[in-house]
Parts: sequence; structure tokens; C-alpha cells
Amino acid sequence: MKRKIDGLVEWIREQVNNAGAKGALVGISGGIDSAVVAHLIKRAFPDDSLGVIMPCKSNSKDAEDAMLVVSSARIKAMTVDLTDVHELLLSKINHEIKQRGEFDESGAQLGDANLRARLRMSTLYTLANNYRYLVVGTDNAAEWYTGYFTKYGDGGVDLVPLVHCTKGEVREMARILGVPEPIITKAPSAGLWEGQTDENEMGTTYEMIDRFLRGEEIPEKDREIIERLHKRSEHKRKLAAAPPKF
Ligand SMILES: Nc1ncnc2c1ncn2[C@@H]1O[C@H](COP(=O)(O)OP(=O)(O)OC[C@H]2O[C@@H]([n+]3cccc(C(=O)O)c3)[C@H](O)[C@@H]2O)[C@@H](O)[C@H]1O
Ligand SMILES: Nc1ncnc2c1ncn2[C@@H]1O[C@H](COP(=O)(O)OP(=O)(O)OP(=O)(O)O)[C@@H](O)[C@H]1O
Ligand SMILES: [Mg+2]
Repeated sequence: MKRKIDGLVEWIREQVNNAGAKGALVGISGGIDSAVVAHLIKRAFPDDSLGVIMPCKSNSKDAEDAMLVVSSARIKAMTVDLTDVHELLLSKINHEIKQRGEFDESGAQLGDANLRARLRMSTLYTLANNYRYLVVGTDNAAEWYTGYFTKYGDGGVDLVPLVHCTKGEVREMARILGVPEPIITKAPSAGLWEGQTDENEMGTTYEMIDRFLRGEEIPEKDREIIERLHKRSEHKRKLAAAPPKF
């Protein structure tokens, strides 16, 4: 695992240098995936790495956890609170939909949640332009395979260093890197609504997804869920569909 960490740090450094950029930045949520990426980019660019904490109607515990990550990685950090921006933009959009009598409650909840992820993406790219950094994503192999990310939100990034790592491997890496234990053991959550956890929403567990990705036998019910999620999210792992030249 130490070799893997060194390899990823070197790979990030090469990608940034080949792009002619100066460093790297990541959104720090207080979860384990962004904690690991924060540690990796700090190792790759000790003086040119940035962690960005972006509360958006979030639980204050998340920002406290994010600060724990910042201290453990000793990474430069800033906070950009997106709560009021999100509220304003969402109310403008929903006002237009409601005026037409076309408001859909369940679609709106998803729209609200995904807008948070897309505002974070826009914030990171604005900072990337300013500092000449690349935006580093946090998707791991399980999230990538199941499409458990917002298209052009947390999925809208320049580099995805953890994309071949199972959640279990991310945990192992976190321990070696010195990520604080409470961050490693808490339930993974997108934090997009109160009480959301990844495993509840997906209907299966990271342990099952990791086992599936290693080619091990898992219960039929879990296999079906994972295959359904994978198929449904095919479009997220590709460039936008283009027509043939007519
Ligand atoms: N076949 C197709 N071909 C081309 N495009 C297609 C498509 N089907 C849908 N689309 C497009 O994709 C959109 C749906 O995708 P998207 O907007 O991503 O939305 P969707 O996949 O429905 O929702 C995102 C999921 O990711 C989870 N998430 C988000 C962010 C962070 C985390 C986390 O772990 O922290 C998890 C979130 O809780 C939710 O379950 C549709 O509105 C449509 O525009
Ligand atoms: N409040 C936030 N501030 C900054 N970045 C955020 C915030 N919430 C989400 N993000 C970004 O979106 C990414 C996707 O979230 P995700 O929940 O998959 O990862 P995580 O929180 O790092 O780990 P876990 O999956 O264990 O919760 C985060 O890794 C982070 O880069
Ligand atoms: Mg999270």
C-alpha cells in the first residue's frame, strides 16, 4: 500500500506538470475520500495544494470534520460557504417551474442535491483558474462503477487518482497517511440531505461492491443492484453523445 501511495503522489505530480499547471486543489467534505486526496496532493505539492471547504446547508459537524482533515494533512485551506448562493439560484429556478405549474417534488429534491455538487464544482474551477491548479476528484472504484456521483458535479474534475481503489483500499491508505480515525470510521455520506448515507441510498454496501469488483461471489440481490446502477450510469463515464456527421 505504501508503494501505491508513492505511485499516486508521483502520478499526480506528473499530470499537473504535463498540464503546465502549478499545483492541485480538492473539495474537503470531512469524509474519507477527500481526506485521502487532500493528503496525496499535499505530498505531491507541499506549497501548491489547496483544500476547499464548501458548506451548503450542511451539518456543522461536517465542517468540523473537514477542519480535522486540514490539520492532519497540514494543507492550505479556505472556506467558501455556498448556502445563500444555492438558496438564491434554486429559488429562481423553482419559481419559473412553479409559474408553469410543472413543479415535480421528487425531481426537485434531486435537483436541489445535485445543484450543491455542481456549485462546488464551479467554485473549484474558479479557484483553479486563479491559482493555475488542476481540480482533483475523489471518486473511488465503487462510486465510479455504480455511477454514485453527480454528473458534472463531484464527477466534473481533471484527475481521479482513487478510481482504481476499492473503498477498503481507501481506508487502508487513510490509515497510512494519518487521516484521523473518526473520519475513517464514520458512515460514508454525500451529505446532500439530512441523514443521507451512501449505503442506504444505494441499497447495498461498500463491502459488497468491493467484493463484486474483486470478482468474488456476492448475494444475487446485491449483484442485481450493482449491475443495475452500473448500467443506468453508463452515460456518466462517457463524453457527451455526438451524432454522426450528416
Ligand atoms: N442515458 C442517458 N444518456 C445521457 N444522459 C443521461 C442519461 N440518463 C440520464 N442522463 C442525464 O443525467 C442526469 C442524471 O445524472 P445526475 O444529474 O448525476 O443525477 P443522478 O444520477 O440521478 O443523481 C446523483 C446521485 O449521485 C449521488 N451523489 C451525488 C454527489 C455526491 C455523492 C457522494 O457520494 O458524495 C453521491 C446522489 O446522492 C444521487 O444518488 C439526468 O438529469 C440527465 O441529464
Ligand atoms: N461540504 C463540502 N465541502 C467541500 N467539498 C465537498 C463537500 N461535500 C462534498 N464535497 C466534495 O464532493 C466529494 C464527493 O463526496 P463523497 O461523499 O463521495 O466523498 P467523501 O465525503 O470525501 O467521502 P465519503 O464517501 O466517505 O463520505 C467529496 O470528496 C468532496 O471533494
Ligand atoms: Mg461524503
